[in-house]
Amino acid sequence: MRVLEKAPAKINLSLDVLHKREDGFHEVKMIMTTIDLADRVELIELPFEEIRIVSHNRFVPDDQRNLAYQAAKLLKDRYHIRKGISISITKTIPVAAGLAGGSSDAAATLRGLNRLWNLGLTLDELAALGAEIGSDVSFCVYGGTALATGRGEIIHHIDPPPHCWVVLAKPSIGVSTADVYKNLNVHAIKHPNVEGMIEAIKDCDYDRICRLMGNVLESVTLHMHPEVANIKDQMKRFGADAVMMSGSGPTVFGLVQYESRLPRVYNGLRGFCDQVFAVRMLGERNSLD
Ligand SMILES: C[C@](O)(CO)[C@H](O)COP(=O)(O)OP(=O)(O)OC[C@H]1O[C@@H](n2ccc(N)nc2=O)[C@H](O)[C@@H]1O
Ligand SMILES: Nc1ncnc2c1ncn2[C@@H]1O[C@H](COP(=O)(O)OP(=O)(O)OP(=O)(O)O)[C@@H](O)[C@H]1O
Repeated sequence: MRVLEKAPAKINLSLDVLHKREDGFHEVKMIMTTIDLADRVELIELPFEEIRIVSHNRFVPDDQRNLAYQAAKLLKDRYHIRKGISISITKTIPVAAGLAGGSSDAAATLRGLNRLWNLGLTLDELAALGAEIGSDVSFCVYGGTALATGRGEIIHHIDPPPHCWVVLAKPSIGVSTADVYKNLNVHAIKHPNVEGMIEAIKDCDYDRICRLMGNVLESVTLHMHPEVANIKDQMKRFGADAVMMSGSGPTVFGLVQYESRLPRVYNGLRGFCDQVFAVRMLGERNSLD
């Protein structure tokens, strides 16, 4: 038996940090949405008890460090599954990019194994398991658009934003999420208007969404990697309506409302970055079938 799952990337339209918690994590308030840039996760039963990761990307670990491996291990242990599984990951999402690639692979593995092993778990149950793997995994289990609170694992679904294009540019550096949070000065944060963003999305007000975008981690990563600021400037210059870094970076995304404006932004960025994508937002949430 084999099962295929799509594992889409996320962007953060708004990312606020409220304070640092006793457990070392940061209390966040952020709007996340999935985009049509996805890895492919293929799950194939093995005749012996082993979790095997197959990936041809040299930046992706093929052992217990892989978040998809951790997802399979968690389900196997929790539900006493005595079966082996091969997890084949075809990466399209850049690695260590602020796009939750690894988290989405883990979420896809949870959804796929739920089907393959007939576990009968709901998306809510899978999202709760996902939170044990990483803060972004719960959102990735559902996909769609959501307000995420807590350390990112408490998900409140909201309406999808109006259709638009997203241009992504990833400079050839990887960023450690832990380092970015560590270097954030929580006492000097200029908080974005997350509630306003929820209202703007609800009203399908594209211009207001563009105006209200904000990410408090941006200044930290920009300070560590000034080339990210340069990519932001170029993306604005080539005509994106609004430009921001996603998550802890270093990927920069720009929103473009009209398809006719897309080639200029996309082609302009290709001169600066190896990895440039033009995709649509994915409004729909995942279902279990
Ligand atoms: C930047 C975002 O991607 C925005 O969506 C997330 O907040 C990060 O989510 P993630 O990569 O799944 O993060 P995790 O794997 O849970 O944590 C990685 C590290 O980031 C830091 N971390 C993460 C989430 C959070 N709310 N506070 C934190 O301080 C912690 O040092 C943690 O050890
Ligand atoms: N399935 C996976 N795909 C990519 N990287 C993975 C995977 N599993 C574990 N990793 C490890 O996780 C690190 C971060 O990769 P990932 O692509 O998930 O980062 P990210 O997009 O910045 O995540 P986030 O936005 O959730 O902070 C990589 O350097 C890699 O070593």
